Amino acid sequence: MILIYGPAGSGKSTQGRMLAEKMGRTWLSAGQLIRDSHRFDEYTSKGTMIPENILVDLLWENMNAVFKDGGEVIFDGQPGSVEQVGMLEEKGVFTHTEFAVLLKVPEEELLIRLAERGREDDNVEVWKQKISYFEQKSYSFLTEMKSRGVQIYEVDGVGSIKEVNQRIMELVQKN
Ligand SMILES: Nc1ncnc2c1ncn2[C@@H]1O[C@H](COP(=O)(O)OP(=O)(O)O)[C@@H](O)[C@H]1O
Repeated sequence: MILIYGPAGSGKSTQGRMLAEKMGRTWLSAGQLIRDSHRFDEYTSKGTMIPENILVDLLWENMNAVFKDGGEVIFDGQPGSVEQVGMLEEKGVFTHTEFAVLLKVPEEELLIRLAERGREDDNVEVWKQKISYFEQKSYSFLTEMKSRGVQIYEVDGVGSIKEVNQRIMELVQKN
């Protein structure tokens, strides 16, 4: 499994979907799973964080269903707490992980992209909260992952969708 992380608007879903298609894998997006399950609507509408143990269960359920079928996964999501890394490891997520990608995009560019996307649950206050949460949490989350043996590559997320995809494909070929 390849994990793709980045703040809201960094292109995780765009890149995840494209990579899955190119590699013949199943694309799983934490954001999409959360929205589809409706279990977390109360949290997402306010932009507050959802209970991570329930989230990790939901993620693992969906990943494991693919693995049991002999499939492979491209996953995209946002970093959570340091404790979430322990929860993911306990489920066995990292034994299935090849490497992780962190998409780097400056805040000004994120806000432009999100304004253009205009998804139903998008609003400026929620985005700003998400971006600031990301800045606070991503470093410790990813450092904790690294300490548990997950290789993390920073990828420049600015440029055309195709250019960013090529940067990720180079990592796939190297690994
Ligand atoms: N490289 C890119 N350049 C410009 N816009 C992009 C790029 N990648 C994605 N987008 C657009 O930015 C918005 C957010 O992308 P999305 O994949 O939904 O991000 P995330 O899943 O990280 O929230 C979408 O409207 C998408 O079409």
